[in-house]
Amino acid sequence: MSFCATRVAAVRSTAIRTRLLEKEKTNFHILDHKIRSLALSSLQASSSKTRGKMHSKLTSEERDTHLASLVNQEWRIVENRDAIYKEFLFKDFNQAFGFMSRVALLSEKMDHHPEWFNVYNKVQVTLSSHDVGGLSGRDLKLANFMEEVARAIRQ
Ligand SMILES: C[C@H](O)[C@H](O)[C@H]1CNC2=NC(N)=NC(=O)C2=N1
Repeated sequence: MSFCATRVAAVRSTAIRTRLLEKEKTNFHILDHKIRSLALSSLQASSSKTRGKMHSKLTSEERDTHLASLVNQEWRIVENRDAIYKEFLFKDFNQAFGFMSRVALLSEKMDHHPEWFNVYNKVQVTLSSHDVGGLSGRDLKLANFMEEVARAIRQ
């Protein structure tokens, strides 16, 4: 390749890279905005009316109605402990860590934290409310938020 042709190719590939980077940035902002609104509506749902419920153990009726939909989304009831578990798989570490960062922000605002373990693209999560020694509404809320964040990140 002549010097001129090499130079043209280099300029073109830089332009393509810049355009891809811009697109990535736009996608990131759209996703971030979507997830921030999700977190906000999740927090707004815990008004003082629901707070009492959020801090007590789930009743058997609440288990029947709310846990079933999570079990359909591959959450498992942990044996010998009142907790739920799921393994999230992502494309790569970037997606897995993005998921964890977004969930961490809501967890901190809720003062409710997951037990989790991450290696590369895998995030294993256990949810339980330590203060009540079992599942509460906060675990359902966090699990449903995780589902929404994972869906938004994967799309
Ligand atoms: C002091 C602090 O408010 C408590 O320890 C919070 C922190 N995060 C928590 N996370 C979970 N999963 N259960 C709790 O009971 C809990 N309690």
